[in-house]
Amino acid sequence: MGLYTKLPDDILEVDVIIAGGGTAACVVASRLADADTNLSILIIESGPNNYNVPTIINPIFLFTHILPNSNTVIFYKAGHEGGVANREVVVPSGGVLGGGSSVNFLTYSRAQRADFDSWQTPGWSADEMLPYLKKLETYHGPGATEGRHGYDGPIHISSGTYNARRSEDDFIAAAKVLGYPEIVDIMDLDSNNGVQRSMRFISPDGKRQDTAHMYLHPRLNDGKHPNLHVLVESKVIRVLFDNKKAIGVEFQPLAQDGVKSVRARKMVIVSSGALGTPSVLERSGVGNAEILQRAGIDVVANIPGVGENYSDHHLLIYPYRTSLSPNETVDGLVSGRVDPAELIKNHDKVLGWNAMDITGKYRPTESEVDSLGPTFRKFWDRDFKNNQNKPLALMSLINTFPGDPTSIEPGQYLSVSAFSVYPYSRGSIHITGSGLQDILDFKTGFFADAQGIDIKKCVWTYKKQREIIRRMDVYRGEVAAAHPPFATGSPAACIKTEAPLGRDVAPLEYTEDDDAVLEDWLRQNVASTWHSLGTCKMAPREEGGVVDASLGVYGVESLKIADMSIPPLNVAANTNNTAIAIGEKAADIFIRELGLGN
Ligand SMILES: Cc1cc2nc3c(=O)[nH]c(=O)nc-3n(C[C@H](O)[C@H](O)[C@H](O)COP(=O)(O)OP(=O)(O)OC[C@H]3O[C@@H](n4cnc5c(N)ncnc54)[C@H](O)[C@@H]3O)c2cc1C
Repeated sequence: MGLYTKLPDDILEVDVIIAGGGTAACVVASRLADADTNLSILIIESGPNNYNVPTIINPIFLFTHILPNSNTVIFYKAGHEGGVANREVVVPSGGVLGGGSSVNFLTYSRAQRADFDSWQTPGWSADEMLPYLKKLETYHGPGATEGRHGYDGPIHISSGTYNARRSEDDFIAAAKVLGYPEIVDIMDLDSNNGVQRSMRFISPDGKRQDTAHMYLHPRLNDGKHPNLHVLVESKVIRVLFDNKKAIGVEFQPLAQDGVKSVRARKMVIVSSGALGTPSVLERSGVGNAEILQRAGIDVVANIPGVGENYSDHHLLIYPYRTSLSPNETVDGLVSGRVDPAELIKNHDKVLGWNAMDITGKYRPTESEVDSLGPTFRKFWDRDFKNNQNKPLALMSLINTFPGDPTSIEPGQYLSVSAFSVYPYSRGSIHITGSGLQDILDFKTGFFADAQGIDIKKCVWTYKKQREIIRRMDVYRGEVAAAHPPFATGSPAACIKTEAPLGRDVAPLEYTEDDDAVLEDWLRQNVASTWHSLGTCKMAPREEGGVVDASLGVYGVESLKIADMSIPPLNVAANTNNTAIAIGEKAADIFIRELGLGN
C-alpha cells in the first residue's frame, strides 16, 4: 500500500504533488489516479493516517475531534479582536488524512443556487456545478426535484442508522407554527425558508463518508493504482520554484529531523485548507510582497490577495432542558455515563448517528427586518429582499448539551446550533516568519463589519431559535448559563418549567436593555462554525484574486489550488459538500490540462 510515514528513498520525483491530504485533496488525487494509472501522484499530509480509526468511521464520536487534546484537528488561534470582546478565537480545522471530512459533524448541506452564481466565474455557476454535486454522491434521501441528486457516486448520503423521532417531529411542528414548513429536500439548490429531516454524510449502514475512506483508501488498497502515494505526518513548508515554475516541495517529516524535498515533473497542487494554504504560498514567496519581505521571504510573485478575504459563519449554540429520555440524546455518551467500547462491541445502531436530526434555512419576516433597525433594512433590501434563494441563517437541532458536561445537572438536553450566513466582515491569515514554528497572524474579523449587520443577524437568529424551541412539547426551559444573562424580572429571562408552554405561547418581548445584553453576550460568545473559506479567492487578479477559473495561481506556472480557499464569496451551507464538489471540478480541470484519460 502506498501510504507511508517516511517517504521511500526511491521516491525523489513524481508527476503531481498535492500539498495537504484533506477533503478536496483526496478527491483530486483519486480522480487523477483513475484518469491515468501511470501518472505518479504524491499527497503530503501533516496529520496522521485515518484508516479505520473508530472515532472517525463511527459518526457518533464526532464531538471527540474538537476536544483540546485532539490530534485530528489543527487549532488556528486568532489574535485579540474588538468585535469579539477582545477574545482570542480558536478555529479548529481538519488535521488528519481526509481533513475536515474525517472529523466534521457530518451534516449534508448544499450551497444555494445564488451562491455559486455569485462567484461570477465562467465554469462555476450553479448549473455548471450541478454535475459535480451529483457525481460525488449516492443519494438515499427523498428527492423532491427531479435531476438534482446523484445515485452512483462515492459518497453515500443517507439518514444513517438512528434518529430521535420524537424531538424531530416536535421541532418540525413548532417551526411550522412560526411559518417554516417541512421541505422534503431543502438541499436542491432552489428551496429555502423551511426545515428538513437531516441527510448526513453517513451510509445507510452507519459509516462516516469522508473522502479518504470513500475515494482514497479504496484506490490505495485495490492493487490497481501503484503510482498513487500518500505520505502522512509530514508538513509541507513551501513550494520550490525554478524561476516562476513550481517544480516540487520542501517538507518536514514530524518524526524525523531535517527538511526533505521531492520534485514534481508536471504540477503542484496546494490543498491545505483555507487556513493552511495561504501560509504554504507565502512561505514559497507567493503573496503580498510587503508581508513576505517582513517575514524574510524572497518574492516570487506579488499576489496581495493571498491570506485576505477570510470568512466563516458566525456560530452560537443554545442549550435547553428537555423531557427527553436517555435513548433520545447523546448526553450519556458525552458525559461518560455510556461506555463507547460497549457501543462498538454491540454494533449499536446509535454509532451511525450524528445526533443532529434537523437542518433548516431561515429568512426573517419583513416586520422582523424592521425591528432590526434602518441600517439593517437598507442591507436587507439591497442583498436579500428580492432574492428569495438567500437565507439569513441556518439552524440544526443537536440532541445533547455539547459543552462541559460537569457544568450542568445530569439529564437530557437539546441544543440549537445557529449560524448566520453571508458575513459582511472579513478576516485574514498571514505568516510572520519563514519557518513552520513562526506564529501566524490570524484575524477572524468576526462582527467587525463597520455597519454592525453581522451581529444583528445573530440577534434575529437568537430570538427565532428560542421561539421555536419554546413551542416544543419536550421544552423544559433554557440552560441559563449558556444564554444571555437577561435581567431577572425581564420577560426575556431564562426559565425552568415542568410542563410545555404550548405551540401558541405568546412571543417573548425584548426591551432595549435586553437587546443590549444580547449583543454584548453575542460578542463574548460567538465562535467559528469551522466553515473557513475564501483566503485565496478565485477572481480577477486586479480584484484581489489569487487563482483564475482554472485554479492556476497568478504570476507563476504549474501551481494550482484546490480547496475551500478559493470561493470568492460565502455559501449558505455547511461547507463540506462544496469542498468535495470543488475537488471534483478541480480534478476535471487538471485531467484536461495534463492531457489525461479521454
Ligand atoms: C469540527 C468541524 C465540523 C464541521 N462540520 C461540518 C458539517 O457538519 N457539515 C459540513 O458540510 N461541513 C462541516 N465542516 C466543514 C468542512 O468539513 C470543511 O469545510 C471541509 O472539510 C474543508 O475542506 P478542504 O479540502 O478545504 O480542507 P481540509 O479538509 O481541512 O484539508 C486540509 C488538509 O491540509 C492539511 N494541512 C494543513 N497544512 C498543511 C501543510 N502545511 N502540509 C501538509 N498538510 C497540511 C490538514 O491537516 C488537512 O488534512 C466542519 C469542519 C470542522 C473542522
